[in-house]
Amino acid sequence: MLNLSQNGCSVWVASSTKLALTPTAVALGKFDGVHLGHQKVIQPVLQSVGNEEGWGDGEKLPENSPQKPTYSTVVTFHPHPHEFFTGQPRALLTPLDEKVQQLRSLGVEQLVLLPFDKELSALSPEEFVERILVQQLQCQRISVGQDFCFGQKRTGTAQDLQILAAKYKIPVTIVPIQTDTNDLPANGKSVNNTSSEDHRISTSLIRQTLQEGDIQRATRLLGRPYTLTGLVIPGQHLGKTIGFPTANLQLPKDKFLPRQGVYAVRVIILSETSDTPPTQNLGVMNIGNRPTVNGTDSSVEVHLLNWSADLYGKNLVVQLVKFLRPEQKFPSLEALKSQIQLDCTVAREILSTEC
Ligand SMILES: Cc1cc2nc3c(=O)[nH]c(=O)nc-3n(C[C@H](O)[C@H](O)[C@H](O)COP(=O)(O)O)c2cc1C
Ligand SMILES: Nc1ncnc2c1ncn2[C@@H]1O[C@H](COP(=O)(O)OP(=O)(O)O)[C@@H](O)[C@H]1O
Repeated sequence: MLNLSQNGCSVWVASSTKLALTPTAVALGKFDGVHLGHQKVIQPVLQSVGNEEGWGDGEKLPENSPQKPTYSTVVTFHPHPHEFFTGQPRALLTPLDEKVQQLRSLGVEQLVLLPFDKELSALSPEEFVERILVQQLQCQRISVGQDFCFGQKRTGTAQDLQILAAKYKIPVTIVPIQTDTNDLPANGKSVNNTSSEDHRISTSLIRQTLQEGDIQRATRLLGRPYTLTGLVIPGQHLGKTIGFPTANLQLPKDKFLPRQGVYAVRVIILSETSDTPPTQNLGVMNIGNRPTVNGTDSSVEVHLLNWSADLYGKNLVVQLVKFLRPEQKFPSLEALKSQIQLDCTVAREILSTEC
């Protein structure tokens, strides 16, 4: 169990239901990405915090209500069920630390990690509700997305959850599927013969969008920029020799990487102490194998446009703004240098207009 705290706010992270703070108002799901759809699912459990903000749709709890204040809680599976079934680790849009940061910024008080194992995957929908939600988490309210499935072989639906929870007088909010409305014409039906189902905001759509380098769309679906957060580690020290020093980022092993190539980015240099604010900068980033210098492994490196000091050992948050071009093998370092110069000019222009 860990308690991640910054600026006085914290998220209680419980690695099992036994360590959870109770009673709870629970949003259930995998929530990889904490995208706009996820945020809608989490919203109803935030409203129940302390009972002051209203209960559900603006409704207030009666003053003499016997219900105690609940902890706004996200309950998720960790590791990801995909890993349990395939034995393969899955790259995530929001690895655990990043997920905690995102939940914290939404106002979630607690994250409960359910270890997805044989025992949990064998629970029937009835057992899941009774043991996990009622007995262990003392759940007072539940919110799920319309396509939520649970219990053995994912046999329980959101409607089943509503029926099962009603036996314990627990209200369940079923949040409708959110779509990327920017994509849809006024009738909301189809674009190029695609149905609104294809525009459903989902983790897999965001992964696909990032793989295609469509960063503006990913930003829209997430409700914020896609970010890469990591520690600056030494590289081969070639950057300085060509006039473009690059901070090499060490990312969490399970972080999902977007399309290889060059990006215009915004960079936040995190401060080591809480009393100094983080520094903002603009930059160009390359994700790739650096074929021009016969690089072998994949690296993520960022050149800051207005910076000349040391960055080793610092933590950077890189916000992706726009994909500029694929990585190329240049005939010489001179040619690479000219191209990076051009990348910086293009990025400056983009970053001065994009908010
Ligand atoms: C904006 C930008 C664009 C880049 N584009 C390419 C590229 O197209 N091809 C390539 O081989 N390397 C590219 N690189 C990577 C450089 O080869 C790398 O920064 C250089 O080798 C220095 O790396 P080092 O300081 O980690 O040793 C790019 C780097 C940056 C910052
Ligand atoms: N504008 C800048 N952008 C990125 N890093 C910079 C910048 N100015 C100075 N640095 C420093 O230079 C280092 C990168 O220099 P470089 O020669 O590319 O070495 P390395 O191969 O270790 O990344 C960064 O880690 C940082 O400490």
